[in-house]
Amino acid sequence: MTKISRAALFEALNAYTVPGTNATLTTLKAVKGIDVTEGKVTVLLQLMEAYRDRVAVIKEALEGLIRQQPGVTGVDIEIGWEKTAQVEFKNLIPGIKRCVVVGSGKGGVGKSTVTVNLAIALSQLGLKVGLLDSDIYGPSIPMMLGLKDSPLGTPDGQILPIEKFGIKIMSMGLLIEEDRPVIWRGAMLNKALQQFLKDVAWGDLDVLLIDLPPGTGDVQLTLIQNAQVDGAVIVSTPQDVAFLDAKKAIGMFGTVKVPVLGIIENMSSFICPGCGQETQIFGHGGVKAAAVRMELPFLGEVPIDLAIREGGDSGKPFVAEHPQSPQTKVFQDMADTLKGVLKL
Ligand SMILES: Nc1ncnc2c1ncn2[C@@H]1O[C@H](COP(=O)(O)OP(=O)(O)OP(=O)(O)O)[C@@H](O)[C@H]1O
Repeated sequence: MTKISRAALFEALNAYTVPGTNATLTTLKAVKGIDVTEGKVTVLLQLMEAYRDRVAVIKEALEGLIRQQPGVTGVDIEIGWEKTAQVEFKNLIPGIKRCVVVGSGKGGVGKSTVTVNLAIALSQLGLKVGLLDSDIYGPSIPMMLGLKDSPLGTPDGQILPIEKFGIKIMSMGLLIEEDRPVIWRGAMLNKALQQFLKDVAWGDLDVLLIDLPPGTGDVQLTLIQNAQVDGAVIVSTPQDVAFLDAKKAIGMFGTVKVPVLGIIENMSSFICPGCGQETQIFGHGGVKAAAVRMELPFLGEVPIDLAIREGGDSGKPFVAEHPQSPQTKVFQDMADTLKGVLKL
């Protein structure tokens, strides 16, 4: 008798994407157990109530996947239903018309660089823009915007965001000492973040961009659950590994029902400032192709540019310093698209 491989079954099931979402069974941690008794495979799944409407399709697809494994003679799929209401959503930052989170699956892809320049491009369209840096472990926004002073408080105990380059900015980096690593964990971290969201006096804003820490962990989920997020923008480099991580972020947003408003390819290609020749250092176009495959909107490609890096390092963001350059046009076009999508 052929021995059925449980590992192969796990792999096949986990890769399955729930119809109508970008979430695989891995992202949902849905496969709770697999039992193989002779040729009969029993799978125990835990799915959210919200997916009950497509149970027949899911069962049929999974049964098909299982039957592809050699030696399978029978299949039984048992599903436990999880109430989505377990996740409580609150809005701790009222008074803001639209809230957009900017995420990436992986660090160092230029998420903060893109967020800063996009925020300034949005303000150049006449919008009132706020930028919240929620990366408590490595806040880089204060450096990118040349912010040095601690923010001021209001008489009723709130913190005033700092205004520069036409936008309002707040970062954990402005509140914690530079050489003191943050060591909050679990419940303490959750509380600190919620307090942070509540404490900033943003005033009236058309749009708040939240620069999320890289990855798909607790901080990201806490933020999403405590602000009324209208959508997410995802930044990735063209490398395959970076995009695989971006897919995890897309899955996470799918699970918490935050629509992906657009994907941005950063460090897309390098245009030599001397000869004008274009070089594809990390490849090019892969993110757009993947976005098309996943039926997600693609926002644009930002080239690798020495001046963009220098702008970040010197606290003078590129879009503010070079309003007429072609690279700025890339950010302005993305801002224009976002403005339309957000109906602002
Ligand atoms: N398009 C670009 N051209 C040139 N340099 C870039 C570009 N985008 C980002 N960089 C540089 O890459 C480095 C990483 O960028 P950044 O800090 O924005 O990434 P990140 O994804 O926010 O990282 P982390 O998530 O770890 O905070 C910085 O030195 C930045 O100046």
